[in-house]
Amino acid sequence: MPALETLRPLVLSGPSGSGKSTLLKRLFKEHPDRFGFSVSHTTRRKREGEEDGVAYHFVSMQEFESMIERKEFIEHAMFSGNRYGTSIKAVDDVATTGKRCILDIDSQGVRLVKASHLDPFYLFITPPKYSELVKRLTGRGTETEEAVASRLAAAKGEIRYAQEPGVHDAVVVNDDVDRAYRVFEKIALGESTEGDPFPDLEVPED
Ligand SMILES: Nc1ncnc2c1ncn2[C@@H]1O[C@H](COP(=O)(O)OP(=O)(O)OP(=O)(O)O)[C@@H](O)[C@H]1O
Repeated sequence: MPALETLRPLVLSGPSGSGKSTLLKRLFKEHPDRFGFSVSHTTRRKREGEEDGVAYHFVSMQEFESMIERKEFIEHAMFSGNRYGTSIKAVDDVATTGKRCILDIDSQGVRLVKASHLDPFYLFITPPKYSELVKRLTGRGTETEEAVASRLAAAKGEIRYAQEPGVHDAVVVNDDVDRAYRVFEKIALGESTEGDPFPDLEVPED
């Protein structure tokens, strides 16, 4: 059985474009059996071929609302008339399979996790400089100019929150991706809790 620390949920956050997906993809590729994501609850109808408890736990609106009342969700939201949420139990269930649960969330999610009974390790992924974030988000080419601008505005909020003392347990600076991955991998595997120093991101004033 792995040590307890390696089963403690890992909360990953960082501005859009900091490289969370890049690092996570590599981690899951190199350690396919060590990590997992939690299964969300939803009130939307089950589609053909979908199995309950795999992509989602399918529940009725009434059931979902009783779960809200019992404070079983870390976070929940409504999209086009359906409810979606992450329960504390779904996160704990990942640990019972011997895998470490990773939650890739924004600062709003981090605040909610902090208000819940979950006790994860909080890791912040950051670019070395704000200007680098601008370069990567523009370079990714997956967004319109408008979407990039809105992601950058959100990024400033993410960075400001992360700069508050005590929010995160460790920081990984995604400068050189191979170097950043090595620091990230050690933390994810529970081999280290030591990250990088928080850099001066030189965020421009609004
Ligand atoms: N160390 C790095 N150096 C240069 N480019 C990088 C580095 N890490 C990631 N990138 C590139 O930066 C872009 C953003 O990375 P990625 O999509 O992983 O960010 P993200 O934090 O997951 O963003 P989102 O939250 O929007 O999904 C991608 O094009 C990626 O290839």
